[in-house]
Amino acid sequence: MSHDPGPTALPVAPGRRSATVLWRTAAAHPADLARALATTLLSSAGTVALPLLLGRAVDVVRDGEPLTPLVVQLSVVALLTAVTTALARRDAERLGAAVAADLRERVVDRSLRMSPRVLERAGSGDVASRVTEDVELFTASVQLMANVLTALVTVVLSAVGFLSLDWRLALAFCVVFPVYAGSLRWYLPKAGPLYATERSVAAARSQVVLQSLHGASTVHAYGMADLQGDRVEVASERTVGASRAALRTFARFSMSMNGAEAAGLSALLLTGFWLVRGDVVTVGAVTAAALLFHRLFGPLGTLLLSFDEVSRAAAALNRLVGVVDLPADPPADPAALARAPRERVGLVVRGLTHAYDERPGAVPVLRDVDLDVRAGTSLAVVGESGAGKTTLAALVAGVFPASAGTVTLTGPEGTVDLAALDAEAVRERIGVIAQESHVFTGTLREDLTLARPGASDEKVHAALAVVGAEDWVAALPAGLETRVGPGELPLSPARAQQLALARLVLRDPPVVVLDEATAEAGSAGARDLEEAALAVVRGRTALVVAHRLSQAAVCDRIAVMAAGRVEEIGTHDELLALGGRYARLWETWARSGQPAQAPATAADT
Ligand SMILES: Nc1ncnc2c1ncn2[C@@H]1O[C@H](COP(=O)(O)OP(=O)(O)OP(=O)(O)O)[C@@H](O)[C@H]1O
Repeated sequence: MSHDPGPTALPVAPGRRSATVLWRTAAAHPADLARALATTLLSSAGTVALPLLLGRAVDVVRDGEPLTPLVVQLSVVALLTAVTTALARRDAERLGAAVAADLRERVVDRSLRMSPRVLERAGSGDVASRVTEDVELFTASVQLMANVLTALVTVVLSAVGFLSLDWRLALAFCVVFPVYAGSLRWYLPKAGPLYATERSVAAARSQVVLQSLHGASTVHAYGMADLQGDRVEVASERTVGASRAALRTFARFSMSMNGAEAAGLSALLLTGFWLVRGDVVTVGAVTAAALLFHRLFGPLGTLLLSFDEVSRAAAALNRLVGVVDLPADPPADPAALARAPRERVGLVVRGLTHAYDERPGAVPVLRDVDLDVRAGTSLAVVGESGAGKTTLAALVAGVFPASAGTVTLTGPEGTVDLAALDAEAVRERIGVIAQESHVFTGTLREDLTLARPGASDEKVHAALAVVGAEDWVAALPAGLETRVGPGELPLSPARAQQLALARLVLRDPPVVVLDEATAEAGSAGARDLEEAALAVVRGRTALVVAHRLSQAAVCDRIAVMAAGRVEEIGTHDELLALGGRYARLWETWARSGQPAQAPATAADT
């Protein structure tokens, strides 16, 4: 999209596109759709047929013809109409629920697959509100839409009914529309703000009441009961005032609708009177027209009163279709996939530059970074906060593409630019631990085997052993079957990270990118996590963002970053000998009494 990427840069589909998607989604349930359309049509046809038959009855009585056949007809049509109306409601709701469920699934699915770049630009708030509020709003309006559909079909069939009687009667009926349109134009601009005010003053009143209840002891202690009572009273009066204003406006709108109905019925009866006098139509036809019109009050009212809600549901639908229509990430280029190494993968980074802000002139947070990480070796990245370490890690892991530069995977099978691979191919080769490790609600086994569905117990226990989590997992009430995550057994951030590391062991990628795997733990926990991370890194190609220098010191090489550039690179000993930024960092670290690990272990890794 060419416009300025704001915080809500996720697209909103135009109405026509949403209508197409809605229709196609409904058409994907052909049986439900056919049943809903058939029963709606039959029920509306019955609704229109009954007044026409009653009109005929008037003529039959006037002409002194036998009434019995017509009574039988009327009874059958009335019965069928009652049955089909009930069926139509049920079928339309069923279809609506199926369509809403389909859309909900597609929106959630698309959101979960959304590329981090799109998510980054849109802001997670916009995505979350679409997946929750918009989906709920649309789903909640299913019943309303079913009613609107029935009302629409009834209005159209009634128009046909009028025409079948006499075109002049149909014309008289049309008098109602300009009056309706005028009322709507008056009401709609007022309704929105009035209801918004009503909701906001009601929220303010709840706030005051809740405050008074929560702070009851303070209210008593300071004798504030009267004062607080006055506040509640004022807030309540405002709510009553706002509700009255909204109700008054609605009452006027209802009156104007009644006025429209009165005008329409009068026009119809006058025209009918004139036509009967001229012997153009029968009394029965005019009776039928009047009854038909009377039956239309309900459907027309539904259409008018739901205008507001339908437009809100349509706005929600446009936002949902905007998400559904997001272009999918292109699949991996097959030639690139064939060359992509699977084992003993090395990393070559050239000219890597990145700016989160894509507008011209924006200062990049990463500039011209060149790195080589040979297969099976580890590179630590250190530097002050904001130096660009996390950005570098994300780009190397293929979380999102860089503004410029390349990340190449090298190996015996060949070399491949990371950008030519799709998300799945990247995931197979590069495992990532980001700053926050999420524990999903479910059993510990489910949480671990997300990385490798169907992994055997031996494999799971072996992975836990590698990251040193076996003991505490064994001590849990139900071992691997213990339910963990939000709402279940809470796990400390350090344990959550150990689980993330165990997942990585289970997945077993040749390259790992660890970003602050130890940052969340206290110093004792940090050492345990450092050991766990070290165990995961061993034998793999690794990029480790290290906040604790002890973690950097045990890596094969260290890159020191400042202001988006790599300032120094070398082994721990080389960098100390250099006496530059790393040497100063190390000195401060050692002086602060941190239990720095013997750099000699670097060689062992
Ligand atoms: N999503 C983002 N959108 C815009 N700017 C960002 C984003 N993420 C990071 N930045 C900015 O990019 C710069 C580098 O951030 P980055 O997180 O890569 O540094 P870091 O060295 O990992 O810092 P820390 O150690 O604090 O995590 C910072 O100025 C940061 O404010």
